Amino acid sequence: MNAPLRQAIVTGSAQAGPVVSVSGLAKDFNGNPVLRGLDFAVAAGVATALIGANGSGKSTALKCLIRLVEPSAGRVEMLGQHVAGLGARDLRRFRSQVGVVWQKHNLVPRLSALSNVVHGVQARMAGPRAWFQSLAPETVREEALACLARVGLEAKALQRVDSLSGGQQQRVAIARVLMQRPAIVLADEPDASLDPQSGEEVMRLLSGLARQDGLTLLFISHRMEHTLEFSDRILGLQGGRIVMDRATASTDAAQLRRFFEE
Ligand SMILES: Nc1ncnc2c1ncn2[C@@H]1O[C@H](COP(=O)(O)OP(=O)(O)OP(=O)(O)O)[C@@H](O)[C@H]1O
Repeated sequence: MNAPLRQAIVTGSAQAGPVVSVSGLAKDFNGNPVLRGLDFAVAAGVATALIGANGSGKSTALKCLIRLVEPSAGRVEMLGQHVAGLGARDLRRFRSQVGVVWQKHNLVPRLSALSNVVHGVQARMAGPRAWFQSLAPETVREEALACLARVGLEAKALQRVDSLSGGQQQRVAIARVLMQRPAIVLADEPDASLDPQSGEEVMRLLSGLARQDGLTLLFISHRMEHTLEFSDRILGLQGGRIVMDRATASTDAAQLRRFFEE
């Protein structure tokens, strides 16, 4: 994407409407408020970092977007849908457009990398043909192999996932997300359980692929250098409220430090 267009999107002056629009989002657990009314919108193609101290509500906010956690109040519109109003089947269809990369990857350890990536097709295809690469149609296997190639793991396609390194496993998880052909990718500290070098490689890969494909990326980060390097925009959460919302280009390390020091 060219720089002026990216900047226009970041500042909200581009034509495209938001892919995520959140207003008054609140969540309490057993009467304890965790999110106290979040308002933000994310435009298509923008990489947004969600930052904040431990317990500030980052994961809860991410999960509320796709109703893995049910919000207590507020409105979430995503990909043109009012998420709270979706019935079970529409919610499944909606979630299939949202790729999620977790801190722990949720792969099936005893299956091959390729079978795990084939699973990403489940939104389009049900049953055993979406479960085992050997039963999947050739076109699906080819697409899964291409996704593995994009994360640099084509040569490991038939290797069991539990024989791969942590960084390689996270790359398989990213390939599975690509297989979903998502419109938006949410990532909850995808680098957190990796050593610094593998963590950086994973973040670089994820952000590069999102850019190449024009995907909207919303990621939680605990590393200031990743926040500055891989985001276009930064949302800072404190005590369940957004207290900072800035384009990354106009943010300096001093402004960010308090979110990482607490
Ligand atoms: N299912 C739950 N039931 C009760 N309390 C919860 C639940 N999930 C989260 N919380 C609480 O909500 C608060 C925010 O948690 P959350 O995981 O969203 O924070 P976070 O900013 O992602 O933290 P971290 O950086 O440590 O991952 C915490 O106090 C946590 O204990």
